[in-house]
Amino acid sequence: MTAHILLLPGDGIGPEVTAAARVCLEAAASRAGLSLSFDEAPFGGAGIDACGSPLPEETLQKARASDAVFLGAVGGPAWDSAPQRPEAGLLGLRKALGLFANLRPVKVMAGLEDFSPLRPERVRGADLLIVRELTGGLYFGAREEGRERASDSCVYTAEEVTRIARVAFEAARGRSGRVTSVDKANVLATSRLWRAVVEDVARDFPDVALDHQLVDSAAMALVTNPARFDVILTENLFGDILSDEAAVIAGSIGLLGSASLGADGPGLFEPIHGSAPDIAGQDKANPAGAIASAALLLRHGLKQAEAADRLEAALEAQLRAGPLTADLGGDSGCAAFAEKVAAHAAQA
Ligand SMILES: NC(=O)c1ccc[n+]([C@@H]2O[C@H](COP(=O)([O-])OP(=O)(O)OC[C@H]3O[C@@H](n4cnc5c(N)ncnc54)[C@H](O)[C@@H]3O)[C@@H](O)[C@H]2O)c1
Ligand SMILES: CC(C)[C@H](C(=O)O)[C@@H](O)C(=O)O
Ligand SMILES: [Mg+2]
Repeated sequence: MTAHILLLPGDGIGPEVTAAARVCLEAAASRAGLSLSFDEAPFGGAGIDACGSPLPEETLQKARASDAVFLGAVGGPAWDSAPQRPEAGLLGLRKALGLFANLRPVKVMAGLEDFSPLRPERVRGADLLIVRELTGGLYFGAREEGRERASDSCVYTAEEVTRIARVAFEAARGRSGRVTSVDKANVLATSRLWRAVVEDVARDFPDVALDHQLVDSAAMALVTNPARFDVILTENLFGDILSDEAAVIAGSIGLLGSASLGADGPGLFEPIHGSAPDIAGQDKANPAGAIASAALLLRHGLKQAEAADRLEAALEAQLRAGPLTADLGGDSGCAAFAEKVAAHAAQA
């Protein structure tokens, strides 16, 4: 059986890290005897340029028909004054595929603590998973644009909170068994609903320890004592902000990958970073987050745990051996780094 992967390279460094992820996917799959086919479609700014829409209808149809979708990145100054933003395509795709659960793992590997600008003893042992709600909250509430007045509304239903909370508790069962639910319940009504619903869901998971933390204090704890966290469960905007902050624990935003999953249908796999216009087209991007996302695609999208383990081990081997990309103080190019990971994956 052949698994069909749709690649959405997107904008800026998106095409560079997508090419890197593809090379690694091919190596890991071929070693596992898994057959993959690849197709590519315009998306984001590239979709606006090619078809006048950040999420062209044909791209969406191809995504629906695929087994998994891989995205590089979207956005950039070229479209800042366009009538539509490339980012609208990403939100549209997440919504259209029902991808309510965004998993963003952050791990400091033993011996690689000095990637982080934080003190090594602070980040040692950090291994956490951010479970971010992805199709609700401020991102999808009614919006009013204007120069005199503007508004964004934040809405959550009990059903939306229940389903993402269940994902977090299930994930905690396979990890250290702790969920920290992050909210702003001292101010926001949506956060008070969030907290009450998470308490309800917790009753079905007596083996998982639950605590609640306000987002401002969680933001501080994340960089002062990251090892205190196992699973962080949070809403859409808080999860967006906390996951870029968590990149500091790992050492670079170029290191983190993500999986966006729905109840059924194909998942979307993408690094957490953006299109990095400042380094685009220079072979300078760190492809590690894209490669980590490719491993998540194998694990969650195609249920190929062995191939995923192999690719993660290959990435770790290359991060240990170097040379690294410029964001981690090295002189490797993006493509060369990926070739080396692929070579490890083919041998391992
Ligand atoms: N999922 C996505 O497609 C996504 C995510 C975030 C931002 N964006 C968009 O990307 C554009 C640029 O956003 P931004 O500058 O705020 O964030 P960004 O993540 O693109 O870049 C922030 C900084 O991190 C660096 N960086 C990012 N990825 C890197 C990598 N793989 N290797 C080395 N360095 C890397 C950049 O060079 C930059 O200095 C905006 O249009 C934004 O909306 C898209
Ligand atoms: C590009 C943007 C819409 C997106 C988000 O805010 O979800 C990005 O920052 C991310 O983290 O995936
Ligand atoms: Mg973000």
